[in-house]
Amino acid sequence: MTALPLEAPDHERVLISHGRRSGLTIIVAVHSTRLGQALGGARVWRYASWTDGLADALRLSQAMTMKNAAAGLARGGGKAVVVIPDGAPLDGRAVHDAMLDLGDAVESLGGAYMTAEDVGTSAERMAVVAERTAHVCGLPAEQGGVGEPADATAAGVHASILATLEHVFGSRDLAGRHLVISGLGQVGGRLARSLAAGGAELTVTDVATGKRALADELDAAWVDPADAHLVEADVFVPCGLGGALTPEVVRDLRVRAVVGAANNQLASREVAGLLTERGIVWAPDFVVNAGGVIYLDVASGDDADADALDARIAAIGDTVASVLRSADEHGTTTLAAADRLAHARLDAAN
Ligand SMILES: NC(=O)c1ccc[n+]([C@@H]2O[C@H](COP(=O)([O-])OP(=O)(O)OC[C@H]3O[C@@H](n4cnc5c(N)ncnc54)[C@H](O)[C@@H]3O)[C@@H](O)[C@H]2O)c1
Repeated sequence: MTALPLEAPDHERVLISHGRRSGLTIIVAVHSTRLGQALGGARVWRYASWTDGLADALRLSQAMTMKNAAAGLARGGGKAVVVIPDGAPLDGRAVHDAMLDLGDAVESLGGAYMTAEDVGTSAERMAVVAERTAHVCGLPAEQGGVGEPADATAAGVHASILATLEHVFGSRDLAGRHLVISGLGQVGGRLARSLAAGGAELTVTDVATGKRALADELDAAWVDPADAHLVEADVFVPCGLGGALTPEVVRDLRVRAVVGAANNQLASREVAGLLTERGIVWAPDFVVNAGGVIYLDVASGDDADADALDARIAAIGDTVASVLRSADEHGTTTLAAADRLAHARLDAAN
C-alpha cells in the first residue's frame, strides 16, 4: 500500500476522473511542464483503494520530472494510473474501455501530458489510447509508432554499468567481473545477454522459474530470488519491481556497486545514506533507466535519427559517471548528486 503523503503536493495539475466506459478511476498527475510537455507512462494496476493509486501517480509523476530533467530532455514529468480495484475482474473488454477513457482524460489536458506504456500497458494498448488523443507515443511499429523501449533501456543500463565499473575499479572491462541480475524480464533479459556477451560472469534469478532457460543458455548461475542480494559479487543489478533496496537488504549486500533498471529501487530515501555508509556505490535508478524515455522522446520526434539516438543512450553512462564523481566531490549520497543535476536543469529553465 502506498500512503498519500502528508505534505501538500507540488504538482501542476492532477486529474481524477471516472471513466465513463470502464467505470474505473483514472488519474493523470502532471507534476511539471517547466521543461516541456510532461512525458511518462500509464500504469494499469490493482490497488486496495483509489487513494493508493493517487499516491502512486503523485510519486511516479514527480520521479518522471527528475528522470526527464536528469536525462537532459525538453520534457516535464507526468504519469497516469488506471486503478483496478482489488478483486475486480479485468478482461480484454474492460482494459480496452479503460484505454479509451484514459485517452479522453489525456486529451482533456490539452497537451500538458503525453502518455506511453508502463506496467500493465503495452504498445498495443497505446494504440487504443490513440483512438482518443494524439498525445500518446510508443505505438506498435505497424501503426507508424516506435514500439516498446526495452532495447534502449537495457542499452542505457549497460552503459551505466560500464561507467560504474570504471568509477569503482578503474576499468570498464566486463571480463571476469561477477554481476547478479535480479529480474529477467524485458530489460533484465536483454541485459543478461549483453553482459554475457561482454564476458561477465553472471548469477541470475527471477520469481518466474521459466526464466531459468535463459540462465542455462547463457551459462549463468541461478540463485533463489530471496537470496540474490546475498551473493558475493562485483555488482548487484535489480531489474524486477521497485523497493528492492530495504535497510535489511543493504545491510546484507556483498557487492561494491548497485546498478539496475528497476524504478524506485530505494525502499526509502534514507537507504541512499545506508549504501554510502557501507561503501556501496549506487547508480541512481532514474539516471540509469532513462534510456526508455529518451527513446520515446527522440524516436517519436520528426527528425528521429538512429545515430543521434545511440549517442544519447550511450551518454547515460557519462551522466552516471558525473553523478558518481559529484557525490564524491560534495561528500553526499549519489541520490543527492542526481537530485542536484535534475534541479540544476529545472532551475535553468526558469
Ligand atoms: N521496460 C522499460 O523500458 C523500462 C524503462 C524504465 C524502467 N523500467 C523498470 O525496470 C524494471 C523491469 O522492467 P521490465 O520492462 O523488464 O519489466 P518486466 O515485467 O518485463 O520484467 C520484470 C521481471 O522481474 C521479475 N520479478 C518480479 N519481482 C521479482 C523479484 N522479487 N525477484 C526477482 N525477479 C522478480 C518478473 O518475474 C519479471 O520477469 C521495472 O521496475 C520497470 O519499471 C523499465
